[in-house]
Amino acid sequence: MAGSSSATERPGTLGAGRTAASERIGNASPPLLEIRNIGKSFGGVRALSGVSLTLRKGEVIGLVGENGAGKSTLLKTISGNLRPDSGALFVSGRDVSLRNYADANREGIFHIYQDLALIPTLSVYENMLLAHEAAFSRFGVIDNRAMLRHVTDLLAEFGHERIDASRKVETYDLSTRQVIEIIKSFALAKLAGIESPVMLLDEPTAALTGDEVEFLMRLIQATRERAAIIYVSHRLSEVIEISDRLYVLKDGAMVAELPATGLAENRLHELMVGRTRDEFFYCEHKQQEPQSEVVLEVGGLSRTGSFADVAFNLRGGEILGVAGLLGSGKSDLGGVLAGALSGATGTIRVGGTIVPKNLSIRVMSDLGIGYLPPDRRDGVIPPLSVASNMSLARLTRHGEPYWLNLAGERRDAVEFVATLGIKTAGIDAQMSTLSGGNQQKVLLARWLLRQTKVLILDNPTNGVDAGAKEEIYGVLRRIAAEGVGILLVSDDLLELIGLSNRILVMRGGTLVREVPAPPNGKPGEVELVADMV
Ligand SMILES: Nc1ncnc2c1ncn2[C@@H]1O[C@H](COP(=O)(O)OP(=O)(O)OP(=O)(O)O)[C@@H](O)[C@H]1O
Repeated sequence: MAGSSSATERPGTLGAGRTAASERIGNASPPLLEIRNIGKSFGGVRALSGVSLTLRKGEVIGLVGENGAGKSTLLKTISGNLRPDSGALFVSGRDVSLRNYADANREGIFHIYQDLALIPTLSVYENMLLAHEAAFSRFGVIDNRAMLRHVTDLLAEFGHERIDASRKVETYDLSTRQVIEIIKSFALAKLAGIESPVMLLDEPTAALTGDEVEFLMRLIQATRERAAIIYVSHRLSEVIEISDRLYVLKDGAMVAELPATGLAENRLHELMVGRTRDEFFYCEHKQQEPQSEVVLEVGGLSRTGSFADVAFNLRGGEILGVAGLLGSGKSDLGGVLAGALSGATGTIRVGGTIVPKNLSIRVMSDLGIGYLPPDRRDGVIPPLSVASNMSLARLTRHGEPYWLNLAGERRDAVEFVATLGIKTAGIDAQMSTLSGGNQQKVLLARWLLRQTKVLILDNPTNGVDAGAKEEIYGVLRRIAAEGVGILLVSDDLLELIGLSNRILVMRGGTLVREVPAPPNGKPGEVELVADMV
């Protein structure tokens, strides 16, 4: 498995890999973090082999790789959440053995997860100092005021006075919660007497909109001198922009280490995937003409707090894009049409049949509507197998003798694992053992397996690597060619432009424009953005 890439850059061989940050700081002191020859297997699956990496104070290093390459496993090993089978970890030159996450925290290492680990019903300050209240207690009594003061001061130190430390976390949006998570690392490091924390950011922008990404980038820029950061993301342009150096993982082995300055996105893609990107990656080369039959008809659809008076038709074989910023109502529109959100008024017809007032996912899926929600945690059933997770949509279907189809389903599952390049030990492996991106592909396969008339997809390639994106785009084009109507809600404008026949633009809960996107007349990103803001 190891070293299967064509990449020539190897760890340690690149003098040019020294970054501006490390040059500023000099190499006299040992790196803040160094890992040497880390190996980790899960049963027969070799997730990491002989992985080495160094990180200096003031540095941001990007860690990239395809779905299942081992990025999350590596971060979990560095943060004490997994014990490596072999290799060593050094913090400021000291050989340390981390038994758990608390050990890692004491060494100044913090793992900021994709799905943030904050407790929504607790206040900001309680979250930040969770499990460290003892440092603020006298004679066994916790001094909440001292905790509040401590956190308020820290927020001010980072220029985030507007965050009220006494308010519950659930009252803040996702990007503010991310700020809280990052400043929390500094708070806990300070308590442990550590000046510069090591922060592991695992796909921090996966659920953020454009503005929020900008905000996070600014926060990282503002804190980078005081910390050392490992940044994992599938958004290659973003990783190149924010990082000093990049490490590329492929099949559990570190296949390249290179400076980020001047690096072309295509080159990075090639190192990750082992081939250059399809020149038609986002292109409309195989776009179909929609059929004349309308498969979904929406009229005067409104939902308080989400959107108002939305009307459109979707034809068989058509990919209809929906663009809009956070709060535009585009995700809620998808949720309502899939039956996942209640409380809407108006009319919906699926294949000419008027949909009953009380929508539910069950009702809509029986009518032939498939739905991929924006948050994959809403769809994944971790303890069940890959095959069962795929066939779930069939299980819920009325009147189908499920057991009669078992053999066929297993065949289909094997086929989809191959078509979508799903990295798994097999179709009987537990869903929980798959990497995030591969779980997303299983969810997509779930709906492709069913005879759906309409597919509603909300950011279907979130967390999916660039190589797999190409495959998913190919699959979507194929199923559209079979006559399925696809409503594609996405924050990725290039994806929308490349795949869609038409694009609906939503702003502040209203459908403001319909933009035609035929193969020979694609709109530009700028044109869409102008209507979105
Ligand atoms: N608990 C586990 N049990 C079995 N296999 C696992 C477990 N955790 C990870 N793996 C396997 O280890 C490999 C690396 O997975 P990992 O989650 O580290 O990938 P990743 O690079 O983070 O992927 P993604 O970009 O999709 O999140 C995969 O083949 C995965 O299936």
